[in-house]
Amino acid sequence: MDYRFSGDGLSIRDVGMVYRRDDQVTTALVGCSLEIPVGSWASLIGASGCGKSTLLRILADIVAPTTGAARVGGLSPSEARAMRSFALVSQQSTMLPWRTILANVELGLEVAGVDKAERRRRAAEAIELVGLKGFEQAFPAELSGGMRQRAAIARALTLKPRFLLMDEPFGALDEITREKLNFELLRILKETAATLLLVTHSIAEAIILSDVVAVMSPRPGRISHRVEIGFGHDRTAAMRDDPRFVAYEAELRHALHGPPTASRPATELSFA
Ligand SMILES: Nc1ncnc2c1ncn2[C@@H]1O[C@H](COP(=O)(O)OP(=O)(O)OP(=O)(O)O)[C@@H](O)[C@H]1O
Repeated sequence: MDYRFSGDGLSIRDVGMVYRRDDQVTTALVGCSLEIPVGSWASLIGASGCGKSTLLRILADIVAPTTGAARVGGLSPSEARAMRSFALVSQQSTMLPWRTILANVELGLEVAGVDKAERRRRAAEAIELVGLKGFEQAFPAELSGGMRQRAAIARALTLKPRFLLMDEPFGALDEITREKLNFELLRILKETAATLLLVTHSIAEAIILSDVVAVMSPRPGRISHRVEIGFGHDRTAAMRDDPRFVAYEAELRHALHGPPTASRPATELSFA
């Protein structure tokens, strides 16, 4: 089928994904479509196993969809990878333990063949952007989990990607560090004008970091709801106290779990 794509953002059209391993067949995604305009921020939320990571991995050219197609900045995922248009940051972003933070952050540039002076300059800039200045010579084991994730984000930013694909980047962090990094990420997104697609299990994180939250139904995953978050791009921690924030939270819980019942008030619902 010929898929005609408009726009230069992230685009998923009618994507289906069937995994086959030995004689086990898993239908992970059916008929998923999503458009994320350039410069906007989107999140994917949904129950465990509904295919969020699979969608991200399709855009990142790690797996190919069984049906449908994806575009990153108007290019196929493999073309976009060759152009280094996107960067992927995941929960367990690996740092090489024998390299300093500076050397780890430089890694992507090194692989891309960027010369040493330019590597140093861009790595130092990214390290400053994520608030790790002063820790250039530290080794990963000497940093906290939050600082290592900042370093992973810095490494992703050195290649100046137009698209940031983030798979639960703060999932392993405590609540306080996580919220702090949410707002640091907002600042970075504004400074770099990157387009974001974030996979998260946290409804609050999705609201804080998104213009639109796409809710996926349980496996086989499809996009069941889209909730537009009307906060604009000037966001502060005070947004959590805004009545609209509470309303978005309720709407997203409802989309995930159905209406609250007397025995399961909305405030006690959680999802994983
Ligand atoms: N490489 C693979 N081979 C076979 N099945 C897979 C593979 N990767 C994912 N799956 C299956 O596809 C479905 C979707 O997985 P995926 O990791 O995309 O979901 P997810 O929503 O990101 O889950 P979680 O929130 O738990 O990370 C799951 O049933 C999973 O077991």
